[in-house]
Amino acid sequence: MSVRAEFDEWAASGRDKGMEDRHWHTAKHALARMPVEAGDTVLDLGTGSGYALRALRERGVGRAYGLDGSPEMARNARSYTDDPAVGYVVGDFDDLPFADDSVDHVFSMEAFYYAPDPHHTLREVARVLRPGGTFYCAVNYYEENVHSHGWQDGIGVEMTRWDKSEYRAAFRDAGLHVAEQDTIPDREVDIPEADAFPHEGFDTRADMVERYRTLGTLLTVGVAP
Ligand SMILES: C[S@@+](CC[C@H](N)C(=O)[O-])C[C@H]1O[C@@H](n2cnc3c(N)ncnc32)[C@H](O)[C@@H]1O
Repeated sequence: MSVRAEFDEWAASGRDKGMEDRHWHTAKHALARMPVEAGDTVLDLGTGSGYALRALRERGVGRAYGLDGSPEMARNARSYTDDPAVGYVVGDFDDLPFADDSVDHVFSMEAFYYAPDPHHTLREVARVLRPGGTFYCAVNYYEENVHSHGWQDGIGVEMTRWDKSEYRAAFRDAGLHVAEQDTIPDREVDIPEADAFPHEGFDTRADMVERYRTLGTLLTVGVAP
């Protein structure tokens, strides 16, 4: 299934807002670490509802672009803001529609692993970033998160599951320095008492605690030389 077919359906059924609510628990911590300055140009890869850019605008960034392969996601994102400095564009991770050295910082939450060729996408990110620019890449689907391994079965788009060291190596292969790698726990998701399980696909409370409170979101930060 194409990205467009899969995620247009998610957008039409309101899952863009559901993702925003859930992803915000850890995305906000990744966003808070980004060294954005007033007037910077930022890009959000796989923007979904576009919440990351609305948050970064509150910190004074100049231009904010959200790229998404799903026209319906981009249409929804546009409808959530009337800020003229924020633009949502339809495009693919394979071919970023930005000039070389034109973007100060790139963010991506729960989207990078859908790239058809993630190594090529990293080279694209390195190409569009200005020297000293950063890529904050956050994912919940990664090898060490054993609770994510079944996710591919429920989705029609091919997903890449790297471990932490594969992320670091791929960033370096693309010419980015790895400034930081960390996991961000989700301390906000509601985890019910043990007798409520199975719950949300978890057999036991311990599994859900491990998934959210211990493993959380993997953040890899690259810096363009
Ligand atoms: C799981 S959603 C995450 C959305 C948002 N970043 C969030 O945190 O809620 C992944 C998004 O990436 C987009 N996407 C997936 N593959 C893509 C590709 N190859 N090119 C552009 N966008 C893509 C999807 O359309 C979808 O909106």
